[in-house]
Amino acid sequence: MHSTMECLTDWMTRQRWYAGKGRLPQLVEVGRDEWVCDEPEARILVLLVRDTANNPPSLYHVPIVMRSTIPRGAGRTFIGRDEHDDYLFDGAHDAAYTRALLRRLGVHRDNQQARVHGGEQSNTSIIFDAGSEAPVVAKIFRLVHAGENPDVVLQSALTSAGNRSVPRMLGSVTGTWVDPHGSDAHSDEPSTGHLAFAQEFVPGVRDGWPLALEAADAGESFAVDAERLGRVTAEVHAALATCMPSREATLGDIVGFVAGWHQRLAVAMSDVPQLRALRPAIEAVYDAAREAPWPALQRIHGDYHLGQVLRRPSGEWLLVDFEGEPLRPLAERTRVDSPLRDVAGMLRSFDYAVGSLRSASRAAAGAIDTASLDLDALALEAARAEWAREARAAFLDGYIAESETDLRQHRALLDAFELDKAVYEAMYEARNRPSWLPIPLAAVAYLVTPERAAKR
Ligand SMILES: Nc1ncnc2c1ncn2[C@@H]1O[C@H](COP(=O)(O)OP(=O)(O)O)[C@@H](O)[C@H]1O
Ligand SMILES: O=P(O)(O)O[C@H]1O[C@H](CO)[C@@H](O[C@H]2O[C@H](CO)[C@@H](O)[C@H](O)[C@H]2O)[C@H](O)[C@H]1O
Repeated sequence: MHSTMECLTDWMTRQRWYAGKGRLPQLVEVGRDEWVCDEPEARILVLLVRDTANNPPSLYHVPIVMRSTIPRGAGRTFIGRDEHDDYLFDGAHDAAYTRALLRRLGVHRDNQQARVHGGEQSNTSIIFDAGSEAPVVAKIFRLVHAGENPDVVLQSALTSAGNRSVPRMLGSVTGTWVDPHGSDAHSDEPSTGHLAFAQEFVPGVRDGWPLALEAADAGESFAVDAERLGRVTAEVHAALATCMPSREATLGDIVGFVAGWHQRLAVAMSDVPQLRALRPAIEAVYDAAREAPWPALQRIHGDYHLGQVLRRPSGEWLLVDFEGEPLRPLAERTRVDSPLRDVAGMLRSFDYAVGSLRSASRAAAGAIDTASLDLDALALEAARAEWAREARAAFLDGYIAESETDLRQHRALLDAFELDKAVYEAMYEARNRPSWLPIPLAAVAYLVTPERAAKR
């Protein structure tokens, strides 16, 4: 017999969304809300749990259903049995919780069956798409923070503004907790933050990342898709600049951005020692950007890449997941920022698509570097590099055409944002997918070459 926290400890380490990979969590309950349940023999508990083993401590959102018996077929979602003899189940997979979630979200759907989205996700999305009514997806944030979650705030603002390039926002749920030791809290006053939201589920869409990979692998041009993506990116930026705060960049802002890049590089160098040798060259690109003209600041997507865009069967693109980079503090992700950060993120993503294919082909051929490749393999790599160059140029063309801002005038600044993104990616890969580290490292090395500087 175990306490609820003991039951969660082992189970959490096996969840895709658990951020402290390789470590055992030290859990403390800081928030508990019992939701009305429409099954008399079940109880729904929405728990907020601080993992003090992480530095800074992470705050997890864990909805559970407690039952006195194990329903048929529920074994897979079983968490444990507590000291009161109750069986605990993962709420995301339990209909008692998912129905209650829809009610809390203010979404009325009859006879909707819920299924958990199967993809690699840092949160948990539940799709309600049975029945005759319009399908809905509810996203449960797993790591929660005090304050506004940009995923909810930005998509709500765009929906209210009538924008059709994000799925329509339907509602959100917040939670409250008291955690004097949490990094967000400055006192023992209660904190509030978003726990979940619901939006229109768009059937038949495909993720941009596998689409781009398939095209690059088959040697098919992605220029038409990339150009449309550039246009829709500019259109969403224009909408955000209108419905959310936006202002000219001051000297103080510019100094702050450049200092932020330097700081991120310093942190990244401890995860990725290979960056140390490139430090002076990277810093020279950052410092040059201080002298460049800066476009206005505004709210942006914040972690823009091919995995965050969905293509409708009609070919139109939709943008999702406005949470910003998970490794950045929430306070930074909720400020006005440069739209060039998003542009740079997507440019990096085209390079990533060919980088991941290159890694896979080299691994299959047992090749460690260019010198060990045969002529066919070299030709294939050259063709893929050209695929990425064309997609990047088409994306910029689309953005420029829609925004009427000549991004090529901002080349030096765009390179600095791209370099900062590649440094972030190096840190992300070192922590999460070390075999992919060469992809961003190759980009860092290229972005500081004299050949690249000559193009600015
Ligand atoms: N409104 C939607 N309609 C259809 N599919 C969606 C929708 N929202 C998300 N998805 C699918 O779920 C995936 C994960 O969503 P995302 O918001 O990126 O979650 P996470 O923050 O966990 O990465 C997307 O890549 C997409 O495949
Ligand atoms: O999707 P998240 O918001 O969790 O973003 C994080 O993970 C991404 C990987 O899933 C990572 O993106 C990097 O890899 C992508 C391919 O898997 C590639 O399309 C992106 O261009 C590249 O940055 C992202 O950086 C990270 O924040």
